Amino acid sequence: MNIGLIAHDSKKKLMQNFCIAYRGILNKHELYATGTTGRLIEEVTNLNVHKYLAGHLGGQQQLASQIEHNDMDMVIYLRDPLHPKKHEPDVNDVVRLCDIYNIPFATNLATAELLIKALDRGDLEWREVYR
Ligand SMILES: O=C(CO)COP(=O)(O)O
Repeated sequence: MNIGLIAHDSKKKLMQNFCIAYRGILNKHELYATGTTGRLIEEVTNLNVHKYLAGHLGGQQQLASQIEHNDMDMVIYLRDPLHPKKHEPDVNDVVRLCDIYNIPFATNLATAELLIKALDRGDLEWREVYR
């Protein structure tokens, strides 16, 4: 499965810890991330991440384009709902595309954990049929 990973700056540490905790599941899948998020994940895990440009330099659009091609099976976007930085792209473009293609999407740790466990159980295998 193809998994998209994006984190606003204040959530990057959380994303790193999430990837450390679930690396045993994540390493069975293809990981795609915006540039900085992907680099930070690779720094603390031995996971291989396909890295797009930095989010604010077009990386988020690159990842969105992969969703638009219905080539993403799950997206975890840890966003900062309280103090997003000015340069940080809006989450809504990605939300909209995930809704169009019916892609499981998490914006917080609780949902991300539910999705990753579901992925490991095989609950998302229907994506291979309908992709
Ligand atoms: O686009 C993003 C959300 O702000 C994140 O991009 P980076 O991972 O490159 O920081």
